[in-house]
Amino acid sequence: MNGRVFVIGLGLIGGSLALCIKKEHQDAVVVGFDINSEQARLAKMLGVIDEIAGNISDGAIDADLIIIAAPVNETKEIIQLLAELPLNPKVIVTDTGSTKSKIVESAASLLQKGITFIGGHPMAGSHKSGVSAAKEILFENAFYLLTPGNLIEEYKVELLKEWLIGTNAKFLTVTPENHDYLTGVVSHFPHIIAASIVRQTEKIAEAESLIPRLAAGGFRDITRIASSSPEMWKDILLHNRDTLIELLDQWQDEMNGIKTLLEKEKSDAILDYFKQAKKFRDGLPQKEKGAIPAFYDLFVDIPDYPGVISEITGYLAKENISITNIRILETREDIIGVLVISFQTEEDRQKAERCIGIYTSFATSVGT
Ligand SMILES: NC(=O)C1=CN([C@@H]2O[C@H](COP(=O)(O)OP(=O)(O)OC[C@H]3O[C@@H](n4cnc5c(N)ncnc54)[C@H](O)[C@@H]3O)[C@@H](O)[C@H]2O)C=CC1
Ligand SMILES: O=C(O)C(=O)Cc1ccc(O)cc1
Repeated sequence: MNGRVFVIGLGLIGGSLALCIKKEHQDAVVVGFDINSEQARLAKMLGVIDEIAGNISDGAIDADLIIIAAPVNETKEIIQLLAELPLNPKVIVTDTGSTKSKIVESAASLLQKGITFIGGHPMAGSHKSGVSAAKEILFENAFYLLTPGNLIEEYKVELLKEWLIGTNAKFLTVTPENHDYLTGVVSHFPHIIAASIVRQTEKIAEAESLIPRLAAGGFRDITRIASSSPEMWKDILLHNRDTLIELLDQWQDEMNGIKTLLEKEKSDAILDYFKQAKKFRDGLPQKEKGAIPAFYDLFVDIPDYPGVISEITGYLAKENISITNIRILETREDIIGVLVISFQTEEDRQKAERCIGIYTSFATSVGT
């Protein structure tokens, strides 16, 4: 497709979408604006955008597609600003905010002027921010939720999907309210829990200096998202306040339930509790990316001898397979350790599995 695409907010998400659009629609011109001029300059320098707009008005007026990829509160303000501008009547305006009800509500001002607004939320990301973390592969296989509303003609939604086809995401249409409930459950609420575990541990660590050194493995897995942008998450929580209060009440019941089982030493019930959790967790679709992005992990059983890790990474480098992360799950003397290697794509993971199979006798498996 050709035309002018205007991306407002050139961070992780805006930058990644700009890359997807540039890759797929080489005749299109991608213009960007960020309130932080350094981010905009960096985006241009990295080839994420073709041009920098001096301000929102300059970039918006002749755009065919406007993507607002700013924090959720700013998104509402930008929508109000756009509603005051003489936009191209055929333009499609979309956003990437993690919440939808309040944003879609504020877009009534655009709809009243006959401008198409389709709420959007690519359900993949990272705890990192900024354009330097942007990558065109970010949304591969992820769900991309759209909230077009009844007044939007179907062909406009198709047009938007066509613009966004380079994301390789799976589009789903939901209502803004349903969106906020679903993402509240699988994304926003887990952030509160991750942060609360970290905060509780921090308090205990004041008296127990070994804690930070011991907090590895499972602790790091379950709390990774607590390293996300505090400003961004503060606004997401406030936008989705009602859902999250409801979920917090449910969680408290859940915690009280397990507390009672412990107090009463209900061994069978505790076993059932974990069995049920494992069954549901193990049954979750593995190849689909959800709110928590799947890193494509390969588990390699390794003997504990010096140089074994560099040996494996050496084979992968020899075959030109890029890795995004590497860590050891467990190593104790004489016991086989497990090396977890993360890849950006399923294809890389499969190549790595073959490569390790050829060069070594180490057993590999695909994690969940
Ligand atoms: N980080 C993630 O994993 C995901 C984030 N989202 C949503 O996407 C949106 C963007 O998030 P990120 O890219 O992660 O944040 P980011 O912090 O990496 O980028 C946001 C950018 O917006 C700019 N900005 C702020 N106010 C602005 C304004 N008034 N005008 C122009 N630019 C402005 C900031 O300077 C920053 O460069 C947020 O609404 C977030 O909820 C959606 C999916 C995943
Ligand atoms: O870092 C992670 O795993 C995330 O949870 C990424 C994320 C952040 C915000 C969203 O609205 C969707 C996905």
